[in-house]
Amino acid sequence: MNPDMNPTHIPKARTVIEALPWLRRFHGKTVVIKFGGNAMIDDELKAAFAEDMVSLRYAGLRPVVVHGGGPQISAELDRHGIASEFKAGLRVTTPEAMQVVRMVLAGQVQRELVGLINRHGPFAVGMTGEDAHTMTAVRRMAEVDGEAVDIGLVGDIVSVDTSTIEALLDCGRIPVVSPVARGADGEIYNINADLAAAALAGALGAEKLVVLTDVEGLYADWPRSDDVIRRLTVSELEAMLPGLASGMVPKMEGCLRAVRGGVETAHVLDGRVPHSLLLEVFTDETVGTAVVPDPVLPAAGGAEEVVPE
Ligand SMILES: Nc1ncnc2c1ncn2[C@@H]1O[C@H](COP(=O)(O)OP(=O)(O)O)[C@@H](O)[C@H]1O
Ligand SMILES: CC(=O)N[C@@H](CCC(=O)OP(=O)(O)O)C(=O)O
Repeated sequence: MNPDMNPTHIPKARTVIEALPWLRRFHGKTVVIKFGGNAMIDDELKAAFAEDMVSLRYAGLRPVVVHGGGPQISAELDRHGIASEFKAGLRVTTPEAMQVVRMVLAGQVQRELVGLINRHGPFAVGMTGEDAHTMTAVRRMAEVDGEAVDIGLVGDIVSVDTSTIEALLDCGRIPVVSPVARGADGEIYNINADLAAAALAGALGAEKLVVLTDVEGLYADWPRSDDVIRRLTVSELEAMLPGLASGMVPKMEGCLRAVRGGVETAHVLDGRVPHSLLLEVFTDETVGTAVVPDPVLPAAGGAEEVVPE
């Protein structure tokens, strides 16, 4: 052995080798990462997030970022003397509030993330769902106590044209997408970022959807306990969804839609833990909550049958 060799480098080499099965598995695969406004706690965490995106890109994956910004929007609305109100986890959005939503998401949060990623090279390109008609929305209601309630200019994504994002990925860029979309009626809608990320992940045929938030994962009995549910099948999540509390509703609905839409797994991770995303992607460490498809068992006649776990 070279006597000048630094022995502390050996574990680093081992770390790279241990990641080999995951590097092989995910090479060339698209991963959609949703960075929640509540996970953007400080500059260090935002910088660590940018490093993770660039690391994924250098490792041969195709990361697509969808960002949130709920707390940042609420703070700006407050500065304008506009109160924030949420129904079933969705912001009640008046035309006046929509101006602020669009300005904060596309003009502040997205710009900051693009800037942080581009410290490492010419990777990030910011866009919103409006750009090149990438996402088309319809106005949606919120469901409160079984009743549909009007929440203003809030949309749900009904179609995604992936061509612009695919073109960016093909030339090695990292798209950073703000959750704002145009309706077929020409109106501009506020889209919950979890649901925008889920729609994009499904349309892109992504391998994974990863949602970074400010809790360890989905707690079984929130707020009474902090036992994290590690793994949920689609059927199990469907059964839980009506009983979930506000913040988690769009997040878990997004995970459900993504996996139903063909995404292999959807994860809710603690974005306050630096690099938790890399642990999830490149190790067998159990982090956060994973949503997986229902198991498929071969039926007697040879056809496949879906069985709840
Ligand atoms: N079952 C649950 N498990 C974990 N968190 C929950 C649960 N139910 C509600 N929450 C709340 O949801 C919040 C996360 O949602 P949200 O505030 O919208 O985050 P983000 O900005 O990342 O989208 C948590 O901080 C927690 O207060
Ligand atoms: C309709 C709706 O609720 N839109 C969200 C969009 C931002 C978002 O989803 O941000 P987080 O992921 O940080 O919560 C809002 O106005 O707050």
